[in-house]
Amino acid sequence: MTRTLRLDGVDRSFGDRQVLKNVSFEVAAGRMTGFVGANGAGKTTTMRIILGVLSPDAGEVRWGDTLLTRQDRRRFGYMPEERGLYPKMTTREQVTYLGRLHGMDAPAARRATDTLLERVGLGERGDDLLETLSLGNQQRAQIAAALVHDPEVLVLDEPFSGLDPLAVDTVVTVLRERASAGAPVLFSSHQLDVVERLCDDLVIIADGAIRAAGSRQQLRDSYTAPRYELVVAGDAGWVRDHPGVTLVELDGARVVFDLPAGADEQPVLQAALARGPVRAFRPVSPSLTEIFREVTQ
Ligand SMILES: Nc1ncnc2c1ncn2[C@@H]1O[C@H](COP(=O)(O)OP(=O)(O)OP(=O)(O)O)[C@@H](O)[C@H]1O
Repeated sequence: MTRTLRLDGVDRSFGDRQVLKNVSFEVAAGRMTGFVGANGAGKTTTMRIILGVLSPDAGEVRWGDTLLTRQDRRRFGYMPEERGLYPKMTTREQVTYLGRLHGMDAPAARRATDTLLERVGLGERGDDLLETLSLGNQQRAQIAAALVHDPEVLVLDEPFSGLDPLAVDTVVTVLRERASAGAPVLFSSHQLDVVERLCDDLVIIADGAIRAAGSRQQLRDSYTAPRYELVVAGDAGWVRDHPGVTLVELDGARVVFDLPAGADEQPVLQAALARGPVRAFRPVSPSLTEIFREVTQ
């Protein structure tokens, strides 16, 4: 059964420093939710609270309609920030061992391990000691370790750090499959381009407080001014002086500009047509980096 994971009003302090302030958001079943924020914003602390490694000072974590229990958490897959593999074990032994810790019998753990190592591109590395793997391959092993027991929920702290672009794609495919099967997937990342490509929903945290949460489209619609790109035949410099326009980029015949929310963009197009041919005119979606900057500043 798939359910939504929900944080509600979570506070947490270390000493007299409050690092999480009334944190509430949800990770819906079947959705990849990207968790982004600057260094020290509170991502790891939030994930540790979800996993029960830390307790909140206030607030709760719910799994569907009920409070999350220790029993529920056994069915979670967690990739902690501090990578915890045993350097002297082989890749296969390590992943199988973690499957056993999650209650799998030995043949099932071995089968799942072999399938997963293949999937993350470590099929040839099963008998290698973990300490002899490159960092990127250790990272892949860590991902296999988080998935071996076929978890119902995935919580992954920086799963893409240190991976080359091909490995990112491999891991993305594996995580997508889990989401498609109905698991809520929460992952943190500093790589906004990866998050933008991969996530369905986004949660943005700054200084321990949630600044924005929702689907990519919702965030785009609510947090940035309508933006347009115009390409004309001559010089587009005149757009700067058009009423309501805020210039974002100007490069000869190409201009990108913002208008106030709700403003009509057609007068700009008409003004361009009155001056000569128009090669292109289209709305531009803001990038996640721009949204991030806007909500965290
Ligand atoms: N055990 C702890 N004791 C004291 N302070 C802590 C502890 N764990 C985290 N903090 C502080 O809490 C704040 C949030 O840290 P956290 O690791 O959750 O941030 P983060 O968003 O995961 O950062 P990063 O992207 O750098 O990993 C930081 O200021 C950190 O120094």
